[in-house]
Amino acid sequence: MTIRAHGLTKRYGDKTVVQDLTFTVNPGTVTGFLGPNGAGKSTTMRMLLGLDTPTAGHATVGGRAYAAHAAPLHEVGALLEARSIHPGRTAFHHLMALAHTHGVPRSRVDHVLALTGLTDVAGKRVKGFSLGMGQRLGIAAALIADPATVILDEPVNGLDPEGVLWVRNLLKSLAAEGRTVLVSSHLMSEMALTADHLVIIGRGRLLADTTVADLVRESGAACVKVVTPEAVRLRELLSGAPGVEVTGEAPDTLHIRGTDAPHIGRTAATHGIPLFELTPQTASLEQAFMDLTHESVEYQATAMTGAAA
Ligand SMILES: Nc1ncnc2c1ncn2[C@@H]1O[C@H](COP(=O)(O)OP(=O)(O)OP(=O)(O)O)[C@@H](O)[C@H]1O
Repeated sequence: MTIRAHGLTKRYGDKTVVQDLTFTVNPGTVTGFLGPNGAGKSTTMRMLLGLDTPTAGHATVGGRAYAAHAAPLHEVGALLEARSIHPGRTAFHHLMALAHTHGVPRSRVDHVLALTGLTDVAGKRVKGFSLGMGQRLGIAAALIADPATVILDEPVNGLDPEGVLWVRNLLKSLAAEGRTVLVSSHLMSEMALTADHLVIIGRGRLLADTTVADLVRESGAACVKVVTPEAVRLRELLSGAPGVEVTGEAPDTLHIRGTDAPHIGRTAATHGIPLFELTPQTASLEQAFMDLTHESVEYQATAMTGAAA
């Protein structure tokens, strides 16, 4: 199901926290909803889910407002930042209660417990859960009714590296199954690895609606690091093509712009050149994100220094 935001606006008193946001989230891909802290991501997600009323504009999921769906949990599964899980309940009972109220068979409870790696702690009370376990339980709850659309607010918060990798792969597989996946984050580096499509906001305004590939291209970040014992030969083979720029920092290390890792890998394979490393660089993607959002960061260290001076 496609998510559409049309001119979404939210004001609290005289403060506009979301301003005239229009964007579309399509099925089959992971869409990253990016912005610095306080940019308005959670507020926007709450409006998509009908939990906050927009001051202006509206949002639809599959062509209808969220509230108009007959069985919302089957259509949209969500993880929001402020979870309210009864602390005395076990993970299993929390999910069973959700399943009961929404006509979901018990087999789904076992399935999502296994999917989120919580089977072994299913009988433990939620109050003893770590932040990461709580996030996993929130994700299990979002997926309980096998929804076509998944909306997750900062799902990797509190997760260890293994958990972050797990969420990344889970989101990709949900999208590969044809679901619509919208995931918020303030980390460009994480979204570059997880999302295809990016909706970037700052201070409630849309700053970019793009793909990771386009952002990489536009930011000049499309640099691939290659380590090979045959750097001279590979440089000769690649640098003939128009737009390709090859620089080297060490005898066996090349930095290549203007083409991508698959092309470099194939060229090397065709000519029997061994590669010890083939790494797309995303450091300048982070810089592109900071440049884009710089004006709209709510609490800037420099501003605070200025105030103190
Ligand atoms: N109920 C409310 N009343 C007043 N202001 C609010 C309310 N809810 C959110 N805000 C303000 O709206 C702005 C956007 O908040 P929001 O939580 O949507 O941002 P976010 O992008 O999700 O940030 P974070 O990454 O820090 O969670 C913030 O300045 C916040 O203080």
